[in-house]
Amino acid sequence: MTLKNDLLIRAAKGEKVERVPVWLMRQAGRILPEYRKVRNSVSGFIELAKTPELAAEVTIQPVDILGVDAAIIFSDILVIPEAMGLPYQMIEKKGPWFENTIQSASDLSKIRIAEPEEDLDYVLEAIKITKKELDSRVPLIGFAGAPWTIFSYMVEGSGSKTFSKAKKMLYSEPELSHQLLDMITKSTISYLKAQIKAGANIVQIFDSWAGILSPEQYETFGLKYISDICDAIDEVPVTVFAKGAFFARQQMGALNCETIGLDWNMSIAESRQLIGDTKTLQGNMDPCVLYSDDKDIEAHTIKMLETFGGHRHIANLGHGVYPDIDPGKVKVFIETVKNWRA
Ligand SMILES: Cc1c2[nH]c(c1CCC(=O)O)Cc1[nH]c(c(CCC(=O)O)c1C)Cc1[nH]c(c(CCC(=O)O)c1C)Cc1[nH]c(c(C)c1CCC(=O)O)C2
Repeated sequence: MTLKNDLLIRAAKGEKVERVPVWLMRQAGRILPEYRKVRNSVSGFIELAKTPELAAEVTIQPVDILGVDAAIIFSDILVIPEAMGLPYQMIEKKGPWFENTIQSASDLSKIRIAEPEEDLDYVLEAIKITKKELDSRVPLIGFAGAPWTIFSYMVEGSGSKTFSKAKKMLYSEPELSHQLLDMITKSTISYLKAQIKAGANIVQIFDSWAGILSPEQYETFGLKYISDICDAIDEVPVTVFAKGAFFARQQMGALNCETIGLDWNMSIAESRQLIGDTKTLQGNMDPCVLYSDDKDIEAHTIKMLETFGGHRHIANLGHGVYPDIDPGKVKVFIETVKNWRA
């Protein structure tokens, strides 16, 4: 089935587009009252994510309500630790929590490489239903966490300001760390391939905690595994978003991927220079601009679009949209992008 709106895919591949495509990281499940309604009909996030019909419904809501140029499948990066043998809970107002974590070789021996067709069949089913209901209106984005970010949660057992337990393991037990990262990488590659087989048109790797590593650690424990994933995926375009990894932009330019996500700390011109002309750049407006009035949102959005220049650009925020942002403000951002021409 050919896509009716394939702007995102063409922009990712560096082909000519009539206008810049736009979507928002975390567009599903954060800001829409329509989402809250569905979410309140079940026990919580995990039940929602594991009910494919409902996951498909909330995946499509931003396409219908906000008018974005892509849907992103409603799930979480933490489904991989669960599929490997570490189940999680989402605690209201606190975030993810794991009862068991990885601290030693003995812990590592108790987990396995995920088998997506078995362990993550609910995500694959949600993708299939979403594709059917989207009816090729826009592309569907599949995703996974980057190995380092997943490792952080598996070692730490919850969110953290510093992720110092996870970093400690990199310094004190490099070999064990590599073994775990390798298992996560293998799980992630088969998971992304399964998402593509089920219908994902493009995939994004989220390295949310990239920015807390030193450049040397990031090269050894972060980028290496992202690079392995990029090399393994050749079916669809790949986007790498490494939050805070300003120090690694030049190396990211050499990854076997189509698009690099920028956060709002990264200067657009400098990023283009460091990454080179062979990648599409995605981003990167500060999510907090969306707390401003409409006129200022428009001005900031246009300035961002002009700086990227309208070619090899996918408009987005520099990180996920915050939960208390008014959907009306998000619409101003989206409409401004859609009305702008280079
Ligand atoms: C680090 C990370 C996580 N999850 C994710 C990341 C990477 C992106 C980033 O850096 O923000 C990615 C993610 N999580 C979720 C999606 C679905 C699609 C989308 O909305 O874009 C995506 C793409 C759903 C979710 N993931 C989560 C919810 C809220 C759960 C609930 O309803 O209680 C949703 C809809 C929970 C979650 N999941 C995670 C945390 C820290 C939390 C708690 C804080 C929060 O709400 O974001 C881990």
